Amino acid sequence: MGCPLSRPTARASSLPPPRYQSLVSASKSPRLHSSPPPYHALFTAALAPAASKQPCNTMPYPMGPDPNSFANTAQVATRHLSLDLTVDFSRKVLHGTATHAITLVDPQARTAVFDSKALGIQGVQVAMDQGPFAPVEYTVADAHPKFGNAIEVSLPAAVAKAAETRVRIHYETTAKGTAIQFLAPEQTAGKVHPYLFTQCQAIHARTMAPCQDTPAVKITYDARITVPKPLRALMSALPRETSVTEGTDCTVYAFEQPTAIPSYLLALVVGNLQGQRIGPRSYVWAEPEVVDAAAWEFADVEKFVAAAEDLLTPYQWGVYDLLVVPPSFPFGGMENPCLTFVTPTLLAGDRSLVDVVIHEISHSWTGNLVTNKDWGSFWLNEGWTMFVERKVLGRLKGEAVRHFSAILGWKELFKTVKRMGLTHPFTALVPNLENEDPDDAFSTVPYEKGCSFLFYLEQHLGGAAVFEPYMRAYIQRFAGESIDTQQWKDFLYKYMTAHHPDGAAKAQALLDEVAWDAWFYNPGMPHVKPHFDETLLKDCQALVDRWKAAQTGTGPWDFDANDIASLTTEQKVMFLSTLLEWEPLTHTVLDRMDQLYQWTPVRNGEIRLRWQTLCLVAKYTPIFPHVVAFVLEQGRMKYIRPLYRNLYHSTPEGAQLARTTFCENRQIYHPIAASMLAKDLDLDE
Ligand SMILES: CC/C=C\C/C=C\C[C@@H](O)/C=C/C=C/C=C\[C@@H](O)CCCC(=O)O
Ligand SMILES: [Zn+2]
Repeated sequence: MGCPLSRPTARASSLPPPRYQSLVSASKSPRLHSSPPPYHALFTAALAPAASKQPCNTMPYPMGPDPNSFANTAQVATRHLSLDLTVDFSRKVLHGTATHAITLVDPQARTAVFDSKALGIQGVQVAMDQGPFAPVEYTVADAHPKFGNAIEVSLPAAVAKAAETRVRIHYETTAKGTAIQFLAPEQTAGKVHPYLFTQCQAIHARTMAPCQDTPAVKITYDARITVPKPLRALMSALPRETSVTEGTDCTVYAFEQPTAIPSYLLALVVGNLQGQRIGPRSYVWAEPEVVDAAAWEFADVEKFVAAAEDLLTPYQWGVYDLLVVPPSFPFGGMENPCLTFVTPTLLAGDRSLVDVVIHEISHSWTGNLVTNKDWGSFWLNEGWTMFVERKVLGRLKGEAVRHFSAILGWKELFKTVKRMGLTHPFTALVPNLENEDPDDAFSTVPYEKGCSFLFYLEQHLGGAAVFEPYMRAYIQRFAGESIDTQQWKDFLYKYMTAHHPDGAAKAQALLDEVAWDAWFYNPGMPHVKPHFDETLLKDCQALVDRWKAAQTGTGPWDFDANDIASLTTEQKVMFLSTLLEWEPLTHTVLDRMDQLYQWTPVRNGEIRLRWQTLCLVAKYTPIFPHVVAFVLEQGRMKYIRPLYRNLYHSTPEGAQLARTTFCENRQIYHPIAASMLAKDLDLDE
């Protein structure tokens, strides 16, 4: 039986692609009222979930220990997951089996509860030890709007005596799932083959496979992925043998992840992928049209991994590969182990945006080895990783650069808190996420308030000489585990009172001076600001002050194109970011500044985002077409959400343009991004 294969469309254009493709079909320049692009036809109405044949429970199902998961992890835990899936591009589904090797945390347990969402569950079997798989009773609870459907599997009494129990769930995904984005050929660089990639963080893995979708549980996994030729599959795992099923158009790719990971780090990509070696343990993977530019941009990856190892502990994931995903990828990067996914917006052509790669590499320790037990402690993943990223930056480029990056982070935190509201509960470092979708709570806060907290603690406890040995000990103590904020704090006390150079009493006193609950639970900006070295800020601030003086009439209009000639990309970003903290610029200032500094045609996403935002908050309508072009070229939420929001709130024309642009093109965005944008634009989901 032939493997379903999308029919290739016309050959790709011979022109070299722009650094990244417009998400809207190349044959249609994005106009405000264009008819939907041709590939809309490929995105038929969302497939109705497979008719549910299993009995349904009508009672709301209780959450497990993790407030965002039904998994009964206090009774049963998955230790290993085996996936055997076939990718069907014509139906846009994965189908096959997920087999969980479970252990009884509670010897009396007689049910295993898994998370699922928008999956068609076709049957459940159980095998004990080397015995055969046999059908068992199971119930799929009614769907919770945020957390999906609990699957409750009845376990035979014999499991209590079994050395190994495996639960096999036969299923298929549906178009209502949010982890998988299927791309039509027109949305890829090559425009010939279909493509799919997954994004499981925070709780989307349950729409890719039935699983215990909580970071409290860590699993090893193996997978067999059957894909249509000539496409290649890659996963967040080490590749194993590849085989071809005789008489079919399919290739079977096998993978193994021997290091235990939380479910959100499951990841799959299938497409016309080519690899190029960029380091002793690194390949970069991308479509052939992109791979050379990516190999150049990320050529320093080994330096970054080595610097992180020197700071912390040996890298233990085997390989560190990078995948450049098509431009609809909703994040800058995703730390999928062995295979970091990155947005093509990092391909700036001058290696100025590789800090995102340093961030994802840093996750190989903070987040992927030491993991937040639940999403309320997400700062343990992201605040720690921002801190490690900047430590690596400091070792590679000097302390002034580390502090400069932290100052920019503090400014971003300030803007986020101002936008969300000083008392908004999601501006707390450790928010209460009961009955909340973690995606809705996602912001800069866990990254930058968390990093600032660690910056402050390092200075308060005696500097790098005291703190860096602690960082190493922290990783060594908790590698392979999932912890919460209390466990993190307890270890800090235990370590410092045992190892602080000034002795236990002094360490205890210093730690007791910290206003822990204010840091953890107070909304708004931190009550304490760390000391930041402003050496690299001075030139940016001086130029900001000159423009402010010109606008307020207290200073001369003596500007020149060379004003920014000596600024680094990061300092240009800082200049624009600092202006965003002030009152809207006048159109006279914007006109003059753009005439001199030529911000509008800049391709660098970090500059483009801040320049276009400066114009939108000033209701400077000549920027509108450039904003539309940018939000249709890529789907990175860091960029498209603020731009759509600020366009929507700029003028009545801007509001109409924002909604029309989104509604006519929502299919080009990842399901997660489309859902967030609909809420941003007050469109009913
Ligand atoms: C308090 C929030 C608690 C949990 C949120 C957890 C995950 C939210 C979900 O939306 C996934 C986020 C994934 C982020 C991936 C990469 C980021 O580190 C970078 C984002 C910014 C960028 O595009 O650079
Ligand atoms: Zn991160």
